[in-house]
Amino acid sequence: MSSNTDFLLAIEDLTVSFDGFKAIAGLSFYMDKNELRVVIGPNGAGKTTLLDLICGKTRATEGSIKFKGKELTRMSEHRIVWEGVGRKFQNPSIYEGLTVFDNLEASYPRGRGVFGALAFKCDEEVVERIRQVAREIQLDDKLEQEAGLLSHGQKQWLEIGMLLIQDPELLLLDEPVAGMSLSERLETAELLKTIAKGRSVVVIEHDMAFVKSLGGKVTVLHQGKILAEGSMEALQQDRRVIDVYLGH
Ligand SMILES: Nc1ncnc2c1ncn2[C@@H]1O[C@H](COP(=O)(O)OP(=O)(O)OP(=O)(O)O)[C@@H](O)[C@H]1O
Repeated sequence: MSSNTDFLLAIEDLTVSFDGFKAIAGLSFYMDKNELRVVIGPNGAGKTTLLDLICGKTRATEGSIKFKGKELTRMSEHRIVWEGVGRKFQNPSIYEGLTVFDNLEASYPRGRGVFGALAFKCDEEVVERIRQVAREIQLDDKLEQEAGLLSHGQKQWLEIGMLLIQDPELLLLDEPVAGMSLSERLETAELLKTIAKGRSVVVIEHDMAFVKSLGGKVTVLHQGKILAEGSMEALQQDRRVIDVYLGH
């Protein structure tokens, strides 16, 4: 058997109980480097809880989460970010009153210590990095615009950009296209495919057309466990997946 350090992320026998109710129930889940993975499943299946466990927002009752071979279950949320895990929640949390540039600048990783933070200057290197990320999220012509004036989709991209600027190796995205127009969804699918060329991405999603357009491996969660895994095309033929989710 290969060691689980071969995976970027190796989750084994993970369980979390809320007053005796197991939202995640003995789940094992593995991801490779530069993999784009979508997690689907019915309401209450445990998808958001899984992301909460990976980023340290919720603590596991049992089991292990190894990221690049390091155990995350006892690490602080801050440390997990520092190790290279970025998390985007459902609602964008950008600074509406600041410009796009200032939002990205505020997320640029500063010196690790107090002195690093004090000595921080918005120099050429930072500006170049901000421009690079802005191009990736297609907001390079909006750098001086107030973030509050962006469309809903653009706000979601800005928040993704605020994570990208920290250069995470694993990006966790909870329903990134909720509330987006069709054209914004198509653009987001392209954006996520590009992002996943240099890092791994986990996307929770309910929009099956969007999931299909991403094209990666899909994991189906049900009652805190993995029900099935594979391509969306294969899962659409899977009786168990149709019964608990796709057929509804
Ligand atoms: N902090 C908590 N305390 C108690 N129960 C919780 C807590 N967090 C989640 N749960 C329960 O765990 C179950 C899984 O919730 P979770 O939000 O992870 O599901 P989900 O698959 O993301 O669903 P949805 O698609 O509706 O977002 C639900 O029954 C939920 O009520």
